[in-house]
Amino acid sequence: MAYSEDTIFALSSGSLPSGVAVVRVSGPEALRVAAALTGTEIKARTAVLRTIRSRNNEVIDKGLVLTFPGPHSFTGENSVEFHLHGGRAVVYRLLDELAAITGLRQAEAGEFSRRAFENGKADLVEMEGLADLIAAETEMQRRLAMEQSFGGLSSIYTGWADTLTRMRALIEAELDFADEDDVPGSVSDQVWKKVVHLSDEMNAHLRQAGQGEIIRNGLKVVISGPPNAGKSSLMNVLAGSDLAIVTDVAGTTRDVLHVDLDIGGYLVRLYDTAGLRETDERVEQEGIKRALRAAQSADIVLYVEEIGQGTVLSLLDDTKKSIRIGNKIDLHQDDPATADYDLCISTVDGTGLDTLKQMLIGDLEVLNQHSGFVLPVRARQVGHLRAAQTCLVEALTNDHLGLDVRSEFLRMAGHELGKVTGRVDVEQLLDVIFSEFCIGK
Ligand SMILES: Nc1nc2c(ncn2[C@@H]2O[C@H](COP(=O)(O)OP(=O)(O)OP(=O)(O)O)[C@@H](O)[C@H]2O)c(=O)[nH]1
Ligand SMILES: [K+]
Ligand SMILES: [Mg+2]
Repeated sequence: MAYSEDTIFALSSGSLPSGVAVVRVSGPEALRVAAALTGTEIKARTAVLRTIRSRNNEVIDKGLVLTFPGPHSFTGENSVEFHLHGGRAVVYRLLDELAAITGLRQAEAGEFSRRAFENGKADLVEMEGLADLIAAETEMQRRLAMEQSFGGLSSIYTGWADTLTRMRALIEAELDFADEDDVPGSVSDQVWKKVVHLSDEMNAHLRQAGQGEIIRNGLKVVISGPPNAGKSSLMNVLAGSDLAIVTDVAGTTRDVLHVDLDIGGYLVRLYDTAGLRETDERVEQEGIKRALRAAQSADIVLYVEEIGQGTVLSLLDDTKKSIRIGNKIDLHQDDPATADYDLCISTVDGTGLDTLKQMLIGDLEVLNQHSGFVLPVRARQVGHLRAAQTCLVEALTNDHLGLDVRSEFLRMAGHELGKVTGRVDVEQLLDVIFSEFCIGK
């Protein structure tokens, strides 16, 4: 492909300065570049310490050089890594040198990964997982990304696509040899039983899409409730930092405040909002409008009141998943109103805060035990999976139609699954299977 005629290079490690910086080169010229800059041939896949020189023999740096002849490299092409001292001037000196060599150019964003995909080193799901792995900030994001990037998720989708192909092969056989005695009539019964099973499995998988999204993008938690309930105090104590202004003046918070937390390895995106009440004060009115909007877009609302001091719960959209919290338990130990709440806490002495954290991530933890982290994550993946599932339902429910039509729905489902991984080579597989099927016939 014309695309890979260029040899590309880029700084692949993080921002400078750093202890070590890795400059990666990939493409047809890569091995020649390594030899030219080090003045030696370099043994494949072996770290060797070399003086790296410009073409007019100035020393650029001394560092490790590794070569990976294709296809045994990340991109599948000939590749080289230069491990330099991570100073800005050092790295830019090498990058300038590389840019000056004919046939070499700076890589575009994602170009190494794109080449890896095009050379069959990884499929789209694995590539998306790799991007997520690099972006992962919490333990659960990391685990989710690993299932994608190391092929766990892909193997499910390719397994499903293979099953569909096999089912179609059986249907084809039944159609072709319907008049003969040696293909049992029950073949298509077996096929539809399998397809029902597959459809159920896909449904169960799709039901977890929301959870995958929450782990990846964070659980949006909005603190709401009347003024002076201690909402900002709760935000501060959960964040372990004095982010929000806390005073005993009702109506202290106006703007929506936000902090990202790592709770039990999950990303929780926490928002503090203005206290809800009737008011003529224009700035406060605007704050309350924003507070209600934030609550509407939450995954979970932490509805906070001071125990027994009146409620504004009716102002909130009650279809929302919420945890009703009674705050200032330190002042209201024996108040019978404590029974009105899902949980009583004190932001002053810390009562109930661990329980609250457990409640927040409780649903996600349950999920995690059932299915590990093999979850659909991105809207792109979910879209194709839903389309595939719809095709299966069409094939199953239209049993008044001919086998050929129903088989076509199975083909379309397989095609959608192929789009998830970017490997739409189902047809080829069908050829193979079907030719095997006919041997000895
Ligand atoms: N005793 C006690 N006081 C608390 C507790 N939590 C908050 N407070 C106090 O309650 C008052 C109001 O706290 P804030 O955190 O500002 O309340 P808020 O809900 O954010 O108030 P607005 O932003 O005005 O809506 C402050 O004086 C806090 O010190 C608690 O658990 N116990
Ligand atoms: K306040
Ligand atoms: Mg506040």
